[in-house]
Amino acid sequence: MSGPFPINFLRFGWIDAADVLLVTVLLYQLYKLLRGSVALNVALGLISLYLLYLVVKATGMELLTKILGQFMSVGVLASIILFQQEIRRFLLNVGKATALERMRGWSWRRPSEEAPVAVGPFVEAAKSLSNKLTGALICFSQVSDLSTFADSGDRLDAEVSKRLLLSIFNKTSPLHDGAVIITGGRIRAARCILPVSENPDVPAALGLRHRAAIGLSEITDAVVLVVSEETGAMSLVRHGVVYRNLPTAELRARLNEWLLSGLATGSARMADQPSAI
Ligand SMILES: Nc1ncnc2c1ncn2[C@@H]1O[C@H](COP(=O)(O)OP(=O)(O)OP(=O)(O)O)[C@@H](O)[C@H]1O
Repeated sequence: MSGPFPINFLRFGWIDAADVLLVTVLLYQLYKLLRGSVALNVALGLISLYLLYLVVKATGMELLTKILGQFMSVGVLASIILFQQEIRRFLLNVGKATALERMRGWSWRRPSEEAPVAVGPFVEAAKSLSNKLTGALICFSQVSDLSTFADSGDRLDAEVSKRLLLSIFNKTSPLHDGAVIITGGRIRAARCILPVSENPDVPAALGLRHRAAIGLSEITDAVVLVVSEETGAMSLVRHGVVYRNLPTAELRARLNEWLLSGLATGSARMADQPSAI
């Protein structure tokens, strides 16, 4: 310990203050990351067990200390397995926050991703699909690499056009099932399989298509456009948040804002749109 603030028997210095502050920030970030998911309950369970372990150890209950100690020793490995998705999301957020990432436009950004995305064809196609009650799932890649998901479908590498998007999602098309992935302003792949969200707070009214959109946005920074087959509602999903039932103008504005700004920032769980989860 160092520094000039003696609190009775404790000496509390700048380093200790910084230490406490950093731990607080870390715990708050962890809470924000886990909030609304089952992982929060699991984390609380693990923390309770750890506190119990500290208490029994301090009181000298040897048998219980040994049993809990065994549990704690595999705890780190178990946590990594249990929190795979959250850890990935956390690291993605840390990566996005770095100065290097903010400068990505000048340096190591892939050339194919430099092309700005013209949102017009997507908005027009979504409107048309919505009117015909045809479902659609379109993922716009940002910084996260979506190639794993693109590889699960059929590679296209085609220029974006309203007509092509309508053809892909036409119910009789062999490509209509699954998601389309857009990278660098081109249609990279169709029929892609996305990870389905396990968030228990997703309203039951949302089907697998929306759950898949949420799932992808939870582990990557992709923006996902969904057209519901049931209601024709157009929604956008970003950072695990669904912005449901968007009118055309708002869909266009949000896509423009999020895609043309390059980096979708922030990770708020609450959306400023009615019906968001
Ligand atoms: N994991 C997934 N990855 C990609 N696409 C998916 C996935 N799960 C479902 N889909 C797409 O969603 C389509 C419809 O799924 P489902 O019938 O469960 O949803 P729905 O009830 O119509 O959903 P919604 O109301 O969300 O449109 C599937 O045919 C498929 O094209």
